[in-house]
This record gives sequence, structure tokens and C-alpha cells, in this order.
Amino acid sequence: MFLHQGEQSEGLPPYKHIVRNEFSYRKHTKQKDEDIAVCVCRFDPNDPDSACGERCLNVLTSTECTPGYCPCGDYCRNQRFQKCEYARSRLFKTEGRGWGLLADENIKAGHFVIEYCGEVISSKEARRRSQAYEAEGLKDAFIISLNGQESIDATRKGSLARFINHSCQPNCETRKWNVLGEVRVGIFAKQDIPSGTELAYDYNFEWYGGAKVRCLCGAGCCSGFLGAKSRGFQEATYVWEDDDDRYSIENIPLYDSEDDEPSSQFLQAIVPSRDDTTIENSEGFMRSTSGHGTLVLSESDPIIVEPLNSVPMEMDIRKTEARDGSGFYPHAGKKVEQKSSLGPRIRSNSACRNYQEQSNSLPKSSTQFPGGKSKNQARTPVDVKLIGERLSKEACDELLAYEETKNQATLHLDSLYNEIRPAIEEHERDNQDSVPTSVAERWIEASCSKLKAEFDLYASIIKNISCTPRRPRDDVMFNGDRTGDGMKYLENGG
Ligand SMILES: C[S@@+](CC[C@H](N)C(=O)[O-])C[C@H]1O[C@@H](n2cnc3c(N)ncnc32)[C@H](O)[C@@H]1O
Repeated sequence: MFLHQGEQSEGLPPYKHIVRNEFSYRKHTKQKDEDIAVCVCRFDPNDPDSACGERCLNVLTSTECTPGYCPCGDYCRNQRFQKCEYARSRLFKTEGRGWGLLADENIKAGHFVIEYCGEVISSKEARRRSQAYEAEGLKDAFIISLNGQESIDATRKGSLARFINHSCQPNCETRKWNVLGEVRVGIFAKQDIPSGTELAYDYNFEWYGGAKVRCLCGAGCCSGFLGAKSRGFQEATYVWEDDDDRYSIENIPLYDSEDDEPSSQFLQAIVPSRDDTTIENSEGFMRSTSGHGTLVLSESDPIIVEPLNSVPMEMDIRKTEARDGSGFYPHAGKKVEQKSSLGPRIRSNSACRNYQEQSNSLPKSSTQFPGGKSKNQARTPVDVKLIGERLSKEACDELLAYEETKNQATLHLDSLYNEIRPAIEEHERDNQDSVPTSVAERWIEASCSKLKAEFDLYASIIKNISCTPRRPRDDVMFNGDRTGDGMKYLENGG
């Protein structure tokens, strides 16, 4: 079943179709003259590409030209959001993924496909709506975080972009553009897309611990679930010890989006008449729920506007819990007879973020996973003083000096963590796995220093144990124990 832009159909989620973001809690920014970026392009009738093409200063900074200010006047080609210069697309019913959007013409790589429109709301309102949608029992919602302060909610009002599905091997990507002083989100072609191909981008879903949604994108590299690449998903699902296998998928409660086909009884029951395109009650469609998941821009998505300050958008697409109302937590012991196509083990690269927990010098209790595997294992601390007591004075001094360097490096890393924590947390809110480069560099340097100090200490221990003549056993007192049981390896090796 195909639907072209503007057509409505029975079974289509009721929403109000808009082609510009709507502002209710505040007014649209009014650009001051001094804030308007004016390019230096000149329209040459013999070369139409001269009018604000890819070399236009505004295009290069992902800023649309302002009508009345662009030297190319009506020939300006850099007002695509403003003029809704979308690629032709049409809605269609997918197998198992609800509605989707198809290219209705050949689209060239890099071309603007469509704007993601919705209501611009504050982050506070986004949270409130998330909870309200969940309380209403809505299954899905689209709330995209524009920046730390604002979001776009396409649940009730939106463009056709709200129907674009996720793919782990997408042909589109999201980009932010500065349009008349406001940031807007567009979907752009990552590659040439032949007419009739489904449009898809990587939701980069951040899973917070609700139902796991099986991904049906069909890509060879599919990670199995929406959000499977996210840190939240990995931490809840995988075992991180090097020699461990992936946590058995059989115990993961699963939500299958196929069950939510619009043709399902659930959806048909709540779809009002086809004329009613504005929903009062948005049940059955996009919803965001508290604490289940957030869609964010994939790491590959270019965020071109304001590189230093820009924050990738997030999209809250959160799932309701199981139909039987039981919790969807991986270790709740609830069995779901479903296999997944989860790909190879995915490692988190968010070393800074995980540091606080891991750096705790006290042995920590390990989380037990099915099969008796544990996620975190305490490392037995080495008692350098004890070892040194069995070695020569020089060797002992050397070990203690290395230990001191190691302690200093650890302290430095700890204090650095506290210092950069705001930056880490800021990025954690907006992006999955990145912090500013300057922060990352300091972090890497401090981590390397600590690793080197540890290496030096252990190398010194090994060297001195192998090369230094032992002190006579009777010279040594181990916590009042003259037997020296704690140093059996020396007895054996000596
Ligand atoms: C942005 S909506 C896309 C439009 C949606 N298919 C519809 O009918 O309204 C996102 C929802 O579509 C479904 N979906 C999108 N991509 C999917 C995928 N790769 N696998 C499974 N479900 C998907 C999920 O239920 C998700 O919450």
C-alpha cells in the first residue's frame, strides 16, 4: 500500500501534518540584522551552480541564506528548508515495522530529503510529555532533543520524516542546519538512493532498560535490537570479562515491533476517522516513556552547525513494558522464547564515563549473571611492602618508590575525573560516546601515566623477585607470623 505526500489513509497514525516546526512555549527567534550571515556568491546566468552551491560560505557552515539578504536573490539555492525542497517520497506499509517512507524519485548522495518537523518544546516539557504519553499507554513517541534545552516532539504534529524507520546500514543521515536563527533537523541522503528504496537512518537508540525492541532492518550488520549499540544496552546485557561469552540472549525480555503493525487490533481500535488528522488522544503511535530509551544521532551523523557548542539531537522513542505488565529487566528471571540475531560483541568506548565505578580501589562486589559469570571482578591488591620485606633494602626502596608513583598517578586520574565529570556528564546527556577532544586528551594522558606506573611497579617486582637474593626467612615477620606463608611463591621459586 502506497501513499503519496499529503494523502491520508485509514490505518495511518493520526497526526497533524506540518512543514515547519511549531513554537508554542516561546516565539520563533527573530534574527537581528547583525546576526544574518550574508554569503559572497554571485549568480552567473551561464553557470547556475554559482548561486549558493556547495562553495557558498553559508552552505559550508550549514546556514541557510536569508531571503532579501542573499546576493543571488531569487536564484539562491540555499533555502531548502525554508522552501520545503524535499525529495519526493511516499508512505508504505513495511513488514513488521509499521509504516515507512520510500524514495519516490532517484535521490543523489548528499541531497536534502526532508525536514524532521514537530513541536519545539522545552526539555522539561519533553520529560513531562514523555511521562504523559506513557501514562496514556502509547507505544512509541518521537521526541528529538535539539540541544540541552529544547526538543522536537513529532508525536502529534510532524512531517513525513516521522515515518522514517531505523536501519543499522542506513542510506540517510540526520544533520542540523541553522535556518533564520533557529536550528532545524534535516534528513539527508548518505548515498545515491534509487526510486522505490526505503529511506532509513540510524536512530542510534540509547536504551535505558525497558523492553528490548527487536530490530527488523534486515541489514547484514544488524545489531539485533534498537539500541543494541548503546552503552545502556551493553551494560545491562553483556558480560565484559575478556574470557566471557555474551550473556545468553534467551533471558532478555523482548518487545517485537511486528506486534504493533497498524493493522493490529490495538492500532485499529484507536485510529479515529480519516478526516481527523489532529489527535487529541495520540494513543497507539509514537510515545516516549520514562526511562526506557532515547534515540540519538548516530556517531557518523555529521553535526555541522556550531561544532563547538552543538549538541547532537536525541530522539526519545521509548517502549511500553510487556503486555502482561511485567517488568522488562534482563535479570528478572522471566524467560522469553526468542532468539536474536545479535551481532558480534560490542565494546563500550566510554572509558571516562565508566571510570568512576571501576576506579574504586576497594574490592567491589561483582554482579552475577546467569551461568555464574560476573561483570565486575575485584582485583587482589598487591602488598608491595610485604614483598619488599623479603627483598634487599635497595630492592624494597625501589618498589616503594614505584608504588608511590603509581599512587600519585591514580590520585591524579581520580582528581581529573572529578574535574572533567561535568563535561563527561554533559556529553553523556547528549551524545553516546564522546567528550570534547581536549578532555579526552587529558584523560588519555593521565590513564597512560597510571598504566605506565603500574607496569613499572609490576616489572620491578618481577625483576627484583627474580634477581635479588632473598633475606633469610627468620629476618621477616609477616603480621606477626614468622612462617612466611604469605610468600610461598618465593619459597618455591627460590
Ligand atoms: C520513527 S517510528 C517510524 C515509523 C513507524 N514505523 C510508524 O509506523 O509510525 C519508529 C518506530 O518504528 C518501528 N521501527 C523503526 N525501525 C525499526 C526497525 N529497524 N526494526 C523494528 N522496528 C522499527 C519501531 O517500533 C519504532 O519505535
